[in-house]
Amino acid sequence: MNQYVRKAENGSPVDHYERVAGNGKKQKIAFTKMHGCANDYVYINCFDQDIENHAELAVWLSDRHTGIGGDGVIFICPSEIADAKMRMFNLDGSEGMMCGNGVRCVAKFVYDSGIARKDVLHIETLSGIKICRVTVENGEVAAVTVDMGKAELAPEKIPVLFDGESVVSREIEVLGEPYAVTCVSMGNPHCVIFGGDPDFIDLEKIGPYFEHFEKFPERINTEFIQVLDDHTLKMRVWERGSGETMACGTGACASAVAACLNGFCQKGEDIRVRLRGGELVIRYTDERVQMTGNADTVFTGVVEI
Ligand SMILES: N[C@H](CCC[C@H](N)C(=O)O)C(=O)O
Repeated sequence: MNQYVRKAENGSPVDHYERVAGNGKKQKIAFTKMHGCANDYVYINCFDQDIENHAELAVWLSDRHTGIGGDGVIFICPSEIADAKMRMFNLDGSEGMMCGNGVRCVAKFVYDSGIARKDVLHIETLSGIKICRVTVENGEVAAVTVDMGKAELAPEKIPVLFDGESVVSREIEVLGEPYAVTCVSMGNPHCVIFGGDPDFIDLEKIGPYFEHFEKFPERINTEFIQVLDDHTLKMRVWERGSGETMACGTGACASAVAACLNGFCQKGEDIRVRLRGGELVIRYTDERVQMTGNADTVFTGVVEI
């Protein structure tokens, strides 16, 4: 597969592609394109394929013009402590600690492929083992409920550079505008902002400034939320390492937790999060978070790198 690199010339806002010499190795890799609420990734089975240079491959294959196209690449690997291990890479090549939409699709892949045909699957991630309960229709997984674990509120564990025991509705200034932020980790860092209809936010403009803001030492995923009622949130997201995505599972969980912390929703009750790519149902009970949503296979293929 010929490699291409994207370059903005002379500070131009428009990327141009340059073809660069391939690495010479010719390896055919089987992949499966899947999505959860249109948050789409290229999935690669590493039970039967040896992969190197995960980050470089993620950048290549995610490109929607010269690659397969996706918000990133997820490698499904053998695990000594679970049914499978998920390694998730954003489209910029950075490795994510956790991916909510991704872990549902990994559970589907593991079940449908026969790697582990169980109703309750354990998936190892960089933020611990996630327990996934699958819903099967016509012999294939249609939906998955994931125990996403504990929502972390301590600033130093998110991490964010704020004092105090938690960050709930604290003001920061971005591009000269004040924003009240609530910060939560679901194994990866999130900054949640409540306001009007997020459809009218210029996300391309302000998203990168939140992602790289000085108080977020490991960058951050940023969710913009409109509270529709005490059980329903509308969300857009600017993801760390991928930009705007159609959905973010960990972001939906963080937003539901933030809504409870701010008194907009109630713990222990289903909270429906409406994203551009679909809907997730979140429940925040006793510090733990549960997420339910779809997992879909779009196509399979072989790519030569
Ligand atoms: N961009 C995220 C990883 C992907 C999370 C998102 N796609 C999800 O479904 O949770 C990060 O770097 O922390």
